[in-house]
Amino acid sequence: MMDDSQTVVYRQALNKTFAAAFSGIGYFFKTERNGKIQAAAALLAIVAAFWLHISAVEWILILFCIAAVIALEMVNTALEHLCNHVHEDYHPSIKIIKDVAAGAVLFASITSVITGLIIFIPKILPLLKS
Ligand SMILES: Nc1ncnc2c1ncn2[C@@H]1O[C@H](COP(=O)(O)OP(=O)(O)OP(=O)(O)O)[C@@H](O)[C@H]1O
Repeated sequence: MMDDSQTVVYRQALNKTFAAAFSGIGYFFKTERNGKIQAAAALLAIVAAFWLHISAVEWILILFCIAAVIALEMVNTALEHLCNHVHEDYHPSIKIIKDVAAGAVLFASITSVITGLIIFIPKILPLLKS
């Protein structure tokens, strides 16, 4: 069992962890061009999802795709900063790290676009015909 002073210390540590994480999220969306583009794309997908009344399972898939792309782009950004900090000059290992991290974002983005097309196209086509 934790006593009162331990609970306060635990709460303070938890608040610091959340503050740091929110600061990272804020930094990403304020300063990173790709973060802004992905936030706009996510917003567009959410508006389309409301407009086209997608099902609960389709919502989960869309939200999962949005989370995957944005979370991977955030990790990519963190790795880019780390690489630039530890080694400013060209290095073959830095190239591999940056290329693989960028590839992860591209992989998730392509899968997300395909998922979006599978969900949205059958709902948009009847609207165009009517
Ligand atoms: N120090 C380095 N050593 C080796 N290759 C590098 C180095 N810096 C960049 N590169 C190569 O250049 C590519 C682009 O790197 P950069 O850091 O400019 O990222 P970026 O793709 O412009 O990122 P973003 O557009 O997300 O800011 C990398 O994927 C890598 O192939």
